Amino acid sequence: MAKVIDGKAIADAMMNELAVRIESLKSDHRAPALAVVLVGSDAASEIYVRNKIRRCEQLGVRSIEHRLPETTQQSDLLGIITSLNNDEQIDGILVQMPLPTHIDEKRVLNAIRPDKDVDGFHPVNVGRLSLGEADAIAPCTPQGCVTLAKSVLGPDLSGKRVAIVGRSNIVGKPAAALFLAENCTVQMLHSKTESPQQLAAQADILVVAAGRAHLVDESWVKPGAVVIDVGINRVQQPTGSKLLGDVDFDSVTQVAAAVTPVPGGVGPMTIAYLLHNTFQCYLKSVG
Ligand SMILES: NC(=O)C1=CN([C@@H]2O[C@H](COP(=O)(O)OP(=O)(O)OC[C@H]3O[C@@H](n4cnc5c(N)ncnc54)[C@H](OP(=O)(O)O)[C@@H]3O)[C@@H](O)[C@H]2O)C=CC1
Ligand SMILES: Nc1nc(=O)c2c([nH]1)NC[C@@H]1CN(c3ccc(C(=O)N[C@@H](CCC(=O)O)C(=O)O)cc3)C=[N+]21
Repeated sequence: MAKVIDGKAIADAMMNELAVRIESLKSDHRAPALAVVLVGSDAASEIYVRNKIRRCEQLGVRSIEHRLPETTQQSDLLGIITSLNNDEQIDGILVQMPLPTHIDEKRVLNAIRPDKDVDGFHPVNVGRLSLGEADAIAPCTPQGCVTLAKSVLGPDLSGKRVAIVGRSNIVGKPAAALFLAENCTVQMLHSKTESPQQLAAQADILVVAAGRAHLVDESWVKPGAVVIDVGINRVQQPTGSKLLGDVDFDSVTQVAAAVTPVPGGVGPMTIAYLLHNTFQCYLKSVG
């Protein structure tokens, strides 16, 4: 049976450290502030926003939410981003993805000030990460994946073979950049990949971000591998709705050395790195 990686506990420890640092700056500076913009409703985004608000409260970070209807015009959304950009009291801006189809995601991401882009999705930050520059704001979920892998394998991931299922701009691609920066050998798998199971089964670290409930079973996993499940799929069951990962946990646990659960794995780490990135932006802002 594989070890279950406790993302919740690792995130809690990170947050406790951050809370101490925030508290120590409180007497001399304003509190850090994070703004979230949610257009329409998306199950995974709702969960994210709810947990983000809770963490902000725990840490003494000011949390600002803009919940806009599905029918919001792009120009109105851009107007809100401009006012958040210009507000010197705000350190981080996060616009929930996906956006409704009538809104141009690229225009929106481009509009966020790179130094407030706590998601790390602005082309400037994507470029900095891809160039391996130290001051890049790196996306939260991929940072969480690296930290979870290190919690099992230790701080040096050099030479590890990493397979990533999914090539989205928000998870798969930045995860590849971060594992490459850790000197791993990285392979990307996606919906057009032939025999993905066979390729995945060569990996020491398997990261799954496909958005398909229970896509990955033990046939994808090398014995002794570390499996990181990013998927958040809300499925309806007779007993109510339930969160399922992209990994069939009961199957994979038979062969892997360690697996992240859903919930309680990558999700809490994403929130932890969101607060971490916000704090970094805050430090730059208050000097
Ligand atoms: N826990 C967390 O903190 C977070 C969780 N998530 C969750 O992670 C999942 C992925 O999110 P996101 O990256 O935005 O998803 P996207 O839908 O943007 O991308 C999915 C990717 O998976 C690939 N894919 C789909 N089906 C298969 C398949 N059968 N075999 C191989 N590859 C496949 C797609 O390939 P192609 O490009 O060819 O279409 C695509 O690259 C979702 O469940 C999301 O809710 C997301 C962000 C944070
Ligand atoms: N611009 C943008 N950035 C994102 O990072 C982003 C996004 N848009 N859109 C939606 C996805 C999804 N996502 C989640 C983050 C945390 C949990 C999370 O807290 N999960 C808990 C859930 C526990 C629970 O409350 O049930 C867990 O897995 O344990 C879930 C999902 C971030 N995303």
